[in-house]
Amino acid sequence: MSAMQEVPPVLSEELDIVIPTIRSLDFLEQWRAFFEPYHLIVVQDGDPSRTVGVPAGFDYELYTRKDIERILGPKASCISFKDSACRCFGYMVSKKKYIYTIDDDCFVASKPSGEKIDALQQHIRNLLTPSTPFFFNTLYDPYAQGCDFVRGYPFSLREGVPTAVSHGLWLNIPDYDAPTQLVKPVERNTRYVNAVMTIPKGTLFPMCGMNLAFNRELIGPAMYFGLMGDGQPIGRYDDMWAGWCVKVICDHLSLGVKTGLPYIWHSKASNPFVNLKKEYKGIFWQEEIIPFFQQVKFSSDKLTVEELYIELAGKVKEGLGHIDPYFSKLADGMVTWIESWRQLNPPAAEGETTAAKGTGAGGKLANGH
Ligand SMILES: O=c1ccn([C@@H]2O[C@H](COP(=O)(O)OP(=O)(O)O[C@H]3O[C@@H](CO)[C@H](O)[C@H]3O)[C@@H](O)[C@H]2O)c(=O)[nH]1
Ligand SMILES: [Mn+2]
Repeated sequence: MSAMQEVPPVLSEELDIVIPTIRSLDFLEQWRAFFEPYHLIVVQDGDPSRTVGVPAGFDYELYTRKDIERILGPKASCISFKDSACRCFGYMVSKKKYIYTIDDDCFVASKPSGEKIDALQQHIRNLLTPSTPFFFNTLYDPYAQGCDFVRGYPFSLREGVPTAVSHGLWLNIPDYDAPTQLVKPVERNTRYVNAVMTIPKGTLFPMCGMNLAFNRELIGPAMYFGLMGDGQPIGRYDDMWAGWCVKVICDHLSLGVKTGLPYIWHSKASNPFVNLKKEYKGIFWQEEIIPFFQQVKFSSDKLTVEELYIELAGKVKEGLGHIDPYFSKLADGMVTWIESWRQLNPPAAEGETTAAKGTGAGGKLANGH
């Protein structure tokens, strides 16, 4: 899409919306105008016998833990249970080029002008325009309407690189960690920053899964949200882990990661005490994890994301295994994830995952996969 194009295309045949839920999907009513043209992949966490209603009119497939175990067999061990990390199963079963994932407590936000924000449209714009990881444009997104490269920006770099990830933000409840939430219980994010930026090559970032889009063909196999929640010593680091793995692989492949617009309205603050229990090991482990990712170097003969991810798993086992046996388990989970990805996405595969397709009018649950 050229920078000049006003409205990005509706990619209803090329994009799936993945929603993890342990609550309800009532929030979709507010998104209907923006989401109804798209196919939803709902990953229902928690009790598989619970019926999660999908508002009428939405085209969807829904997977419970039982479905995940039926489809993956023993390899289902790599998909988390009782953590939003379960959402990555949706990335695996999708057959589309793009994924947008959103939490069930995220609603349509408004610009300062009062205009409702079509978050999906902005993500599509972000993904269809290039990124600029090698040289920072001080006027932010040069491909945005009414913007360009500033003086001194090398012309040899103005073509940019393909964008793999579009990381959106949140008004109202910010994605703070538990300690910050505890000391700032009433703080709300009211700042609407009208900018999209490419995260520079060599810089890591804390990826939040609340309002996130990515090019599944470019980076899908690296979007594993790890082993979190039930039976694991850590939670709420699912998206963070994925973000660190994705960024080092994007840097190696010269793919771009953008952050900024669009905003959604995050309505529910999860319990900071519960969050502290889930996060606390991560809070000190990450002081070793980050330097590990900062020094990751891939062998030059690895060219596909799947190969790079398997190589990274080996590095995780070697480089982080001393911290806690969990990291060896996580490294194994990374390999199982790729094996599962290959099982569901064989190179020669034609057609779609044969999950029962819901029609939204009380459509069937996914049982014909
Ligand atoms: O066990 C669970 C818990 C939650 N979910 C679904 O996941 C998302 C996020 O849940 P929630 O809104 O309660 O959590 P937040 O603290 O606001 O989320 C932030 O932390 C990340 C979790 O790691 C998350 O991506 C961030 O946005 C909702 O849709 C829940 O229904 C679940 O499936 N299983
Ligand atoms: Mn939330």
